Formats: sequence, structure tokens, C-alpha cells
Amino acid sequence: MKITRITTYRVPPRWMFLKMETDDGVVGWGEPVVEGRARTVEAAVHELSEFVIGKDPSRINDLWQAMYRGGFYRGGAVFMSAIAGIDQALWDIKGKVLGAPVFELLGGRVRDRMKTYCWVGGDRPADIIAQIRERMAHGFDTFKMNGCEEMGMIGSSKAVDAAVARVAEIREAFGNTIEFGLDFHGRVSAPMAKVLVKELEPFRPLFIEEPVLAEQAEYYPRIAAQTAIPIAAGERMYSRFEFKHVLERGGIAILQPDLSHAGGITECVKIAAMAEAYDVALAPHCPLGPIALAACLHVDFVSWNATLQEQSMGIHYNRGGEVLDYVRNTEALALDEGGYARPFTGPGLGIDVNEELIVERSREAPDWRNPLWRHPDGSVAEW
Ligand SMILES: O=C(O)C(=O)C[C@@H](O)[C@H](O)CO
Ligand SMILES: [Mg+2]
Repeated sequence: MKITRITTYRVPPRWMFLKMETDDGVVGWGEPVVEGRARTVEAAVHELSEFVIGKDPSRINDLWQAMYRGGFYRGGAVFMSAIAGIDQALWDIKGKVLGAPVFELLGGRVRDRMKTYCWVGGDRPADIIAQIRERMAHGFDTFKMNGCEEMGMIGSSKAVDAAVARVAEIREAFGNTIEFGLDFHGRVSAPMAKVLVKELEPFRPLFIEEPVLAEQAEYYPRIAAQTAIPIAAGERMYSRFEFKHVLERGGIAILQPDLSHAGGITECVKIAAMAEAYDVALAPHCPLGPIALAACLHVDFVSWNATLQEQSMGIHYNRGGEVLDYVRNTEALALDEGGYARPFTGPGLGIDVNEELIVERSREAPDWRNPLWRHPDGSVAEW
């Protein structure tokens, strides 16, 4: 069997799907994208395709190593996202050829179902209580929201009080009947993270995500030493070689590699195992589409330390397209009471994509961009 063609489709809301064809007619799908840089990743995919076109798709590990090491320069969001999408499609093909779900090819399930959570509140956390109630009516009991709006290097008491008041309101309204993570989204400086974490401690959020930017990861152990709240990060780290430093330093309780940014299934299974060795939970990041989510769930089903799975149904980014829009077998991604995902039954990634719709929507794909925020003094603010 040989890989004959790779086609990419940028689609609403901000995703990209990759179709990998073979001379045997077996087709695999992947989801390479960096949100806001889809065209850049698209170019990287087609450059990297030089390593895979004409090759045997069964040799995933060798193709991965060739893509990663073959261009001298390596790593980073764009290249590792491009490799991720190609890798997902290779696993999809392997499963379809062997007639088994990817998690079976990875040694079989360690669990019968996987807990997911959903986003509430939008870019600037608002209407949280109403949105939690609405999602609870759909069976969810675990949520994530932005922990604050933009925050200065030394933020105001007003900004801190707003962040704390929102969390207090949630605990007042729901007690311990729900769990919620707070995503600081890299908006908070190291000095302010110490202040916010201290003020939020009494309300026991399930975790605090990206309390500082990934490039400030040396602060994770210092923040962890100050609080009992689990610290989570990983969406902006892109390979084992980055995660190893974070695990060695300590302080991280939950690792959040993104299956469409950190090299795909081949790489994230290894990252999951590294995290387990440090007694760190796995909670793959996934604000993206159905193929990315399926890739996450296959890794979750074989990783003992997988704890929570992000999924983007109803997320504030999904304007113009939703996770199930592009899926024919929507039952494969159905979430049961409590937000639990079921093991896939179909071969490969287990997702039957609606190719006609993908082609049609790719004709009108917007070039999504995240907003550029600025502080009152005009300086750029972390979004
Ligand atoms: O889902 C998360 O945890 C996020 O922080 C959302 C962010 O990753 C956006 O997708 C970037 O465009
Ligand atoms: Mg995040």
C-alpha cells in the first residue's frame, strides 16, 4: 500500500481537515491546525507531505521520525500541528486496514468510558450561572471557563475581586454539585498568579490552567508550592522534549497536550506515559473539531492517568460550525449523562466524516483570528 495524495480543507469555524488517500482506496482523516494560523499549517502539511507521499502508511513510527527529524529544524506549534494531522490520518488508515479502533491497536482500553467537560462563559467570562445551568440540563457536571479578563502585570484589586466574585457566585449557586476549572489562558503575569491563586484557594476550583504563559513554566513549581489547587498546562507545548522539562521541574498536576498540536497520537501516547511516571494526570486539550476529539479519546482510552477530556461542543469559538456538523455517525461522539464518552466501535478513529459537506464548507472558510487585546494604556494584552 502507498500514500498517493494529501488534501487539506480549511472549514468553519476555524478548523482544518486533512484527507490522506492510498493506492488501495483506503482513506484516512486528520485535523492539523493552529487556531488562527490555518493557512500556515496548511503550507507545512504540504511541505511535510514530501516525506509521506509514495510511502507505506503502515510505518507510522518511521514516517513520524522522518517528518520530525528530516528537516533539521523541528518542533513548534506549526510543524508539530502539521505532523499531528498527518499522524492522525495514518492511524485512521491503519485501523481501517486492520479492522480495529485505534485504541485496540494501542493495547486496548483501560476504562469503559471517558469523562469530558465543556466550556462556559466566553472570552470574557459572563452569564456563567445561566450557562452552567443550561449545560447541566444536558447532563454535564464539569466545566471550564476563563478565570479572568485581561490582567496587567500588576493587576488591580478590582480585576482580582471580579475574578474571585465570579467563582464565589458559582460555589454559592451550585456548592459541590459541579466541578470547574479556571483557565487563566496565559493572561496573568507570575506576580499576579500568586495573588489570584491565594484569593481563589477557598473556592477550590478543580484546577487552574495556564496560570502563567508556557514560556514562564519555571513558575509552575513555585505556584504549586503556594497552593493546593492543581495546576494544569500543556496546550502550548508541542513535543516530549518540551514536556520533559515541565515534568522534571514539577508543579504540574494535570498535563494538557493537544492532539492536533503536539505531534498527534504517536507523540501524545508517549507524553501520557511520561506524565504517568510523574503521577501527573492527563487531560488532553481540545477546543477543536471531531477528528481532533476522536484522536484525544483514543489516547484517553489507553492512558491510565487520563482524567478529563476537553470537548468544544457549545464553545464560544464555534460560530459557523459545530463538532457534529461534519460527522455522519454522530452517535460515535454522543456524550452520556455526566459528559461521558463511549469507546469507539468503528475502525480507525471511528469517525465517518461528511466529505461532501467538508468540501462545500471549505469554499467559504473564514480566516479566523483571535482578537488582539490592548490594555487601557494601549499596550498589547494577552488574550
Ligand atoms: O480550550 C482552551 O483551553 C483554550 O485555552 C482555548 C484556546 O486554546 C483557543 O483555542 C486558542 O485559539
Ligand atoms: Mg486553555
